[in-house]
Amino acid sequence: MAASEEVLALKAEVALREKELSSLKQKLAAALLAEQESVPVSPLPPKAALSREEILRYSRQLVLPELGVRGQLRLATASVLVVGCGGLGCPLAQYLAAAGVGRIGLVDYDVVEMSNLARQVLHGEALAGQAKAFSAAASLRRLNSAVECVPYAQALTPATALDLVRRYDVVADCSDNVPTRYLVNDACVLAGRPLVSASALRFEGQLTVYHYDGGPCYRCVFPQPPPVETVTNCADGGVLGVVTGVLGCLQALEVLKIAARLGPSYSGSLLLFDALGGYFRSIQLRKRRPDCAACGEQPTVTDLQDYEAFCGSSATDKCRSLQLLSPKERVSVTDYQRLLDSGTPHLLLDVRPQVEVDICHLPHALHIPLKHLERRDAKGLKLLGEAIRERKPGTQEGAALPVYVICKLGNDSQKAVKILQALTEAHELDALTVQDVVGGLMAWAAKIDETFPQY
Ligand SMILES: Nc1ncnc2c1ncn2[C@@H]1O[C@H](COP(=O)(O)OP(=O)(O)OP(=O)(O)O)[C@@H](O)[C@H]1O
Repeated sequence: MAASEEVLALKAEVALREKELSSLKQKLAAALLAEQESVPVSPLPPKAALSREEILRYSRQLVLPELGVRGQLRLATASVLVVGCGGLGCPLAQYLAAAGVGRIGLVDYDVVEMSNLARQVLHGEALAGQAKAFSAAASLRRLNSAVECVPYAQALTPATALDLVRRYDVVADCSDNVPTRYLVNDACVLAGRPLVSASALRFEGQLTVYHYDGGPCYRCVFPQPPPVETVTNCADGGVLGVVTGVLGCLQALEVLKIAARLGPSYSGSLLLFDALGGYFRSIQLRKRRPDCAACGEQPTVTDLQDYEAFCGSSATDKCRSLQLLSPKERVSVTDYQRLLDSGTPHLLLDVRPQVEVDICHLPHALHIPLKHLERRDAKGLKLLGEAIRERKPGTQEGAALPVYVICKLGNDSQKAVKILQALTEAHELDALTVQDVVGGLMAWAAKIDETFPQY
């Protein structure tokens, strides 16, 4: 066969197999959905003895006097609701299943993405695009078929939270946003369930147990949500997978101790983990507030509320989109590409941190990180001034050079536009018109150049 014929034949074969794979994936999704219908609601029956298989399987933990057969039987009849099957939820659920917890509920509205795999260890490449709750349940069943895994491929919302939380003995918050944290807390207080909560970002993590045996709840410690702009998620700030792994395992430990009635270690105190420094420390949390809106003497939270409105942020949006500029101050990636193709003189300013520029960048962009602009860094401003003068069209005095600011997602670029506008008004920069590129480089990768890396 000539070379081009072989290529054509291979291409046809690939297309055929891709079609088959896509139909298989659809079948899998349907089968997984059907499974979700069979959600158990009845409490787990009491268990009087361990089987021969169970004795062998759990033998290494059974011989621990603190746990013993009695503790193992308690685990076998315990149920745990895991909110979020991501970086924390995966290792947590894995150890709960391995240890023989009777029933594990897995709530997550999201699907598996390639960028999850470096830390969300229950999901594999083959299940990219599938619901995380199903992927996690399938993985746990492979690990321990005796454990009942109940996937809920949906968001935990004020409409569903209380009913779901009431079906389980212990709740683990493995979510990644503030509205969900308040929602889970209030549902646990209303349902009378202990809540094991953790978070991880960059090289750091935190863990505590709320609402356990008269201890404080999340609202006792944080009566008011933090300002939206101070909250960073893993997509923006980054995280090392093993850090979520450590925190998820510690969460599992607290859950297991509660379920086996050994008592948790971190009710009323907060464990802090610094992975770069290589140390743990713990701090005392404030006691339960008598005036707490959720668990206080006269609670005002008697029903679940609109937590997104309360926190001013979304519980399910992956990318927080700020709206700091008017539509006139923004261009779409498509319009920017048109301008680029037309050869119009302009300056593209990339304001991402250096570490992200090292991952990928547009070669014609000038790079000055937002942080440098925020602190009016002299070197950065000089560089910018020179670049503007260099690119200015013609020699016309006072002519404004169009400057387009870009970042990863289109939030930092808006902040940078505000700073450049202020600098122009203060005559610290030559005349320029400045706009940001909506959606940033990730929109560029999605709509303009599919070879551009997404991260
Ligand atoms: N209200 C909610 N209901 C159900 N699942 C939730 C809710 N809020 C957050 N989650 C889930 O909690 C998990 C948090 O895990 P993590 O932050 O590691 O994952 P991620 O959001 O996929 O990460 P990345 O930010 O890197 O994309 C996510 O899978 C998210 O879908």
